[in-house]
Amino acid sequence: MALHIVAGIVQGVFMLLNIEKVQKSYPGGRPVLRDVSLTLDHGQTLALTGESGSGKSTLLNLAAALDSFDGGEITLDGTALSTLDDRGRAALRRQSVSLVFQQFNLIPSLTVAQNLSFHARLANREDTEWTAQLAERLGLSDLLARYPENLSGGQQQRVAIGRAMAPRPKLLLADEPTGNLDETASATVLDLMLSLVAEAGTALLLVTHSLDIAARLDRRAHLTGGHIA
Ligand SMILES: Nc1ncnc2c1ncn2[C@@H]1O[C@H](COP(=O)(O)OP(=O)(O)OP(=O)(O)O)[C@@H](O)[C@H]1O
Repeated sequence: MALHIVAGIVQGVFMLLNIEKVQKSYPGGRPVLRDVSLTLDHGQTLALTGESGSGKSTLLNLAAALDSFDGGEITLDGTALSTLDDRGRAALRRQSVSLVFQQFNLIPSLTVAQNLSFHARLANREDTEWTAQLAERLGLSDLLARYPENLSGGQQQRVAIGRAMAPRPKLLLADEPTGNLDETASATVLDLMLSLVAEAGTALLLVTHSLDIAARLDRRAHLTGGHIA
């Protein structure tokens, strides 16, 4: 018992993300997550696979402190999410987490340059040198004055990755980030994302249907029947 508690504390404190026996149902629905446990260490990359509807996006949203869960606990960067109210969750997100989605979700009224620095500014963590490096690395230097509607899908996703990495988050959560891209753009985006998280020491939890993509990450977890297989 004592050993179990010590192990739990050690995991809770030192693991960046500790998901323990989490349960989640939506109103009127069957349980989506029945008993999900998963840990992610600082700087580690983990691919989350599973059938359509198995709850991958649900789990990602919980890890991002975007939604509440019914049982179990999620500890992110040393903070138990069940103890936070909406404001606390928003503050923790700003401080530690960035998200990248399949639908790039850029702000249409802002230029590429403004989109790139938007989250870092909100988090009060703007580092103009790092943002310029990101633009360069992501091949966006010549596109900074453009608006998202004038970019290809691959370019938009590169902006979204730059925006996500600009605050140097501890955790990057990516939900099918290459799902809307052709093979070439997809390979470029994945390569860039993996090299940037490695450089920044950011941990990555990436939802994907692709076993090839999953094979590129440090670890793999498969969600099925409300559990991690
Ligand atoms: N906001 C919601 N309200 C009610 N049910 C929801 C909601 N979001 C998701 N669900 C349901 O929860 C289940 C899991 O959905 P989720 O999007 O997490 O799965 P997924 O594994 O990410 O699927 P996909 O691979 O198709 O994106 C599905 O049955 C879905 O219909």
